[in-house]
Parts: sequence; C-alpha cells; structure tokens
Amino acid sequence: MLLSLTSKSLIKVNRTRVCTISAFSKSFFRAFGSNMSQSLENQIAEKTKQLAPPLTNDRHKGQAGRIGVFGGSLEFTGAPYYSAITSLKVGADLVYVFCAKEAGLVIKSYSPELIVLPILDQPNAVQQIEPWLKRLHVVLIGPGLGRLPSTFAVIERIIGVCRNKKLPLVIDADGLIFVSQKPDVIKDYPAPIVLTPNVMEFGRLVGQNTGDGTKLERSSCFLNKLGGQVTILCKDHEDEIISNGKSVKVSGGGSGRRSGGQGDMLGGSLSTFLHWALEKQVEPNIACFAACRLTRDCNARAFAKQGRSMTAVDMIHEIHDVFEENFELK
Ligand SMILES: NC(=O)C1=CN([C@@H]2O[C@H](COP(=O)(O)OP(=O)(O)OC[C@H]3O[C@@H](n4cnc5c(N)ncnc54)[C@H](OP(=O)(O)O)[C@@H]3O)[C@@H](O)[C@H]2O)[C@@H](O)CC1
Ligand SMILES: Nc1ncnc2c1ncn2[C@@H]1O[C@H](COP(=O)(O)OP(=O)(O)OP(=O)(O)O)[C@@H](O)[C@H]1O
Repeated sequence: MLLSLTSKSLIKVNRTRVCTISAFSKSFFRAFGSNMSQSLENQIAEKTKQLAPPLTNDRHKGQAGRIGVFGGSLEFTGAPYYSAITSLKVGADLVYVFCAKEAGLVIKSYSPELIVLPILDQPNAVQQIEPWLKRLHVVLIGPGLGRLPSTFAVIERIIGVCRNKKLPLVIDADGLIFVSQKPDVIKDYPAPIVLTPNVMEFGRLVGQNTGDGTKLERSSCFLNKLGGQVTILCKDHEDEIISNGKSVKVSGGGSGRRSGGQGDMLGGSLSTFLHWALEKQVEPNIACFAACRLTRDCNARAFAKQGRSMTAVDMIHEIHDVFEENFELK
C-alpha cells in the first residue's frame, strides 16, 4: 500500500497503481473534499504529541535521551553543532559529539552543554569510542563528517559495533555519501535506521538512473536490497518519508530562505524523537514527521522575524515555541 500525506492530502492506493497517484488524488479529493485529509493529518500530528516523555521527577538524567553525533572536521564545525544542540533543545538529556581533533575545541567553544570527544581521527579511535556507545540510545552519523577515506574506514567499524549493539541509526550528509558507496554496511541491520538525504543525496543513494518515477518508486529497489527496517526521509520543498512501501509527505511551514544547517537541525531533532518513539514502540515515521514539522515551523517563525538575514541559529531559538505548539500534550 502507498500512504501519501501532505499538509493538504492523504490517500491510500494499491501498490500497483502508484503511477496513477496524481490523477487518483485529484479525483479523490474532488469527491471527498479536503476535510478528510486534514483530519488524517491531524491524526498523525496527534501521534507526535505522544512522543515526548513527561517532565516528572521520577525520571533520571539520561532517560530522555543519550544521543551520539558522529561528525565535525577541520572544514565543518557548524553542522555537528546544529545537530547536537537541536537534539538537546528538543529534549535529549545528554549529547555526545565524536569529531576530528581539529574540530573539538571549536565545537566546545560554541557550547558548554555538549560533550565533545575529539577522537574520531585518532589511531585507536574505535577502541576509544566503543565504551561510550553502550550508553547511547541513538547514533547520528554524518553532519560535517567530511569524506576522507580514513574517516569512512572508522565509520564502517563504528557501524559494525552499533550493529552488534542493535543501536538505532540516523544517517545524514557525508554519512550518506559513505552509505551510497558501500550500502552493504547497513544491509539487514538489526535495528531501525533513518536515512535523511537532501535532493542531491537522494540521487546518489538510490542511483541517478532510477528514472523519473516518484521517490517511492525510485527508492524501492534500493530499500528491497537493504532489507532491515530502513526509512528514507527525503528533504525537499515537501519532505517525504518512505518506509514499508508507504510514502508520507510533510509540507507547510518553511520559507524561501535556505541557509545551511537546516538539514542538520532536522537530523538532530529526529535523533531525539526517534529515541522517544522506539521507547514507546511507535513507528519511526512518526518521529520523522515530528522532526520535519519542527524544522519547517522553526524556519517559518524565524523567517517572520529575521527575513533574509535568518540563519540556522535563529531557527534554533524557535525550538521552544514550536515544541510547545506541536508536541506538548495540553
Ligand atoms: N556550517 C556548517 O558547518 C555546515 C556544514 N555542512 C556540511 O557540509 C558538508 C557538505 O554538505 P553539502 O550540503 O554542501 O553537500 P551536498 O548535499 O552534497 O551538496 C553539494 C551540492 O549539491 C547541490 N544541492 C544540494 N542540495 C540541493 C537541492 N536541494 N537541490 C539541488 N541541488 C542541491 C548543490 O550544488 P550546486 O548548487 O553547487 O550546483 C550543492 O553545492 C556536509 O558535511 C554537511 O554536513 C552543511 O550541513 C551546511 C552547514
Ligand atoms: N526547496 C525547498 N523549499 C522549501 N523548503 C525546503 C526546500 N528544500 C529544503 N527545505 C526545507 O529545509 C530542510 C532541510 O533541507 P535541505 O535540503 O536544506 O537539507 P540539507 O542540504 O541536508 O541541509 P544542511 O544545510 O543542513 O546540510 C527540509 O527538511 C525542508 O524543511
């Protein structure tokens, strides 16, 4: 079955009719109007409200999320920061950044709230990192990681350790370059994985020659080969979440401002939402929906205040209000 949700539409059709979805949806909504789609979107939005753990005194530090971010290199220190601070501000208790030595002091200087381990490019990186992994609930791989073969070799071994520990993964940015080169590294992975490609990364991942079909069609062969529990969250003017042969679109919010770091924020928020979802046995695509909603609404709010001068940092300042509006049970 195909499930397609935009802020305006949600439809179900048989898998064999995917190619006629556009015509189908037009006639469907002419027949039923937009109220039905709105109510179904509301149902998904309601599910996202169930994700956040209550802020009660019986929970100890760490339970709301211990997230590991693998990224940060000489060139890119902003990306892992945006991801990590967003993960924390959405509600994780502890966020660990595993980065290259040159990036360590820089990221530490942005924020005393992050635990920064500049050991990713050290000779015994995997041995040093392994003891930390057992504390983590979700591992995010990629923001500002860089594309050095030596870095990818360490990441391959880290994914191997995560596989043994059945750790859920979110893979973004340069992490997706690595997976595009070596998809077998996540084949039959024993825990949920979310891949978060932008337009360019999606093409690299599923193959540039997979035709003009929908993203759902174009990714089906790639996903079938991978096996396991893989979700693809495609970032675009409408975000699209693909899992189990279904596609859910998220639109609304956002603005024309495309400053760097918005995808990093999405990856960071997703890591926290994913931990909460899995803890409650909620499907990963609900966590994906929440992360898209958060990113798009932070963009819209920040843009309303800052216009063209808006950057990712302005969006981070909006997390509290957007969270209150969308994800707190009232
Ligand atoms: N402050 C920091 O530290 C930040 C660091 N970052 C880090 O930088 C690293 C590289 O990431 P990346 O995003 O530059 O690489 P990638 O996605 O391959 O793009 C390469 C080219 O693809 C194209 N392109 C992209 N999107 C497109 C679209 N929607 N539609 C169409 N085309 C599109 C576009 O091509 P062009 O427009 O130049 O022709 C673009 O130049 C990575 O580690 C990341 O985490 C960022 O997170 C930002 C903040
Ligand atoms: N064309 C677009 N129109 C409106 N919003 C968009 C568009 N493209 C992306 N977005 C929004 O920006 C978010 C991040 O997408 P983007 O393509 O910038 O990711 P990215 O390249 O990984 O970002 P980063 O700069 O962090 O690396 C998307 O989830 C979506 O909310």
